[in-house]
Amino acid sequence: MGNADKVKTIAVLTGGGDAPGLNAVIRAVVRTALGQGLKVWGIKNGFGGMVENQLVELTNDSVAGILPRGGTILGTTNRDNPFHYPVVRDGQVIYEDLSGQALANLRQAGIEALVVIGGDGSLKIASEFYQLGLPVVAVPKTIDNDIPGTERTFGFDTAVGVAAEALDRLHTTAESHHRVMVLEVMGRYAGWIALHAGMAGGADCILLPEIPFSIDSVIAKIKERQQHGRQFSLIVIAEGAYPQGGEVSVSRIVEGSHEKIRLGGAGEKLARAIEQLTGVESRCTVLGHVQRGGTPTAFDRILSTRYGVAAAECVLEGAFGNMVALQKDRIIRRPIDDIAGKANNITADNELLRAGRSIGICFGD
Ligand SMILES: Nc1ncnc2c1ncn2[C@@H]1O[C@H](COP(=O)(O)OP(=O)(O)O)[C@@H](O)[C@H]1O
Ligand SMILES: O=P(O)(O)OC[C@H]1O[C@](O)(COP(=O)(O)O)[C@@H](O)[C@@H]1O
Ligand SMILES: [Mg+2]
Repeated sequence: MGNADKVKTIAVLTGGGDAPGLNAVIRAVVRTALGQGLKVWGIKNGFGGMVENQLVELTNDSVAGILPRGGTILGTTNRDNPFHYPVVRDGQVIYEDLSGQALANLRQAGIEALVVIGGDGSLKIASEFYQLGLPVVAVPKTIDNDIPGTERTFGFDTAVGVAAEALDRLHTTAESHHRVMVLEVMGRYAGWIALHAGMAGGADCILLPEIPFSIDSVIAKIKERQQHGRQFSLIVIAEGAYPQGGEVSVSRIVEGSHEKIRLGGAGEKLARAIEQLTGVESRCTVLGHVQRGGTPTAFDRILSTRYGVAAAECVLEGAFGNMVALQKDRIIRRPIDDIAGKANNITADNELLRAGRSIGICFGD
């Protein structure tokens, strides 16, 4: 496929963990497509809804008022994969390839192209469907900002704002009690939220998954501050950060999820170690899903809208197999497969990291 004239009906779905701005993307896709005379379906609950045929027609009314709303009106899941889908056979759960059924559902509704708003996992599935002949356009989604090929994902700015505000609040109570306050933020493999929030919130130490930390280095920073009359310290730690020679902290295993491990606990462990080794009272705050909920910032609403419009334009021009991306403040298109298996991590030459070092922030190394 790829003939723009033929596409009259499209569908859109959101997959993976939610991020503020998903609704703004949906709204922009729907408005642009309807404006060009297309019919738009929403697939509910990610790729699971494609298998289960959960379709809902999207009109201008369906997307009215959703620009500032967090979450996704379509629902999402970070489990379902049509190529490896759980079914019960003889009382046993087994996994089958139901991609054919998912494609048949779209065909039956007259859906000729699909816009997938999702993260690395959803984009992998999108790419597999594209290879099976389904015209697909992708919009990158991750709160962690670690999808390669794009400089920014929507929702990240919102998460950083929430974490920076938390640091401001922790600052006053840390100072009053002469404590060390540890803030644990999201970031499984990449510490973008920790780095940006830490810089914005004036953290003394920022610990990232990319730089295994030495507890001695963190303690040296706390002591250095004490010598300068600062009896409190603020530390931001990404959930995926771990000590040199140690391991990430696992909080739970989610069966049926491709990436079963959920992280959590790194901040609490660090706070305990600091208290033991310095005698300074320490507390840990875990921000968790607060970072992912609620209304997107103006920046994220705008970025989401640009992505949504660009994705619909890809459909209208028959430019399938692409992901829309931000580069040098322009929305570009790049083949979905270009990003497969690649990562977007903070490197040693990252400008913000270097700026942090220049102003004396400890990165645990
Ligand atoms: N590396 C992978 N290869 C194949 N499928 C994956 C991979 N990672 C995730 N998936 C599938 O994609 C779905 C969505 O992935 P997930 O990581 O939860 O969300 P996201 O789209 O935000 O990355 C998961 O339910 C899982 O079935
Ligand atoms: O919502 P869950 O299943 O607890 O997963 C939490 C994980 O999802 C994330 O919030 C989001 O990851 P993505 O946006 O990249 O999918 C991670 O930062 C976190 O580790
Ligand atoms: Mg993922």
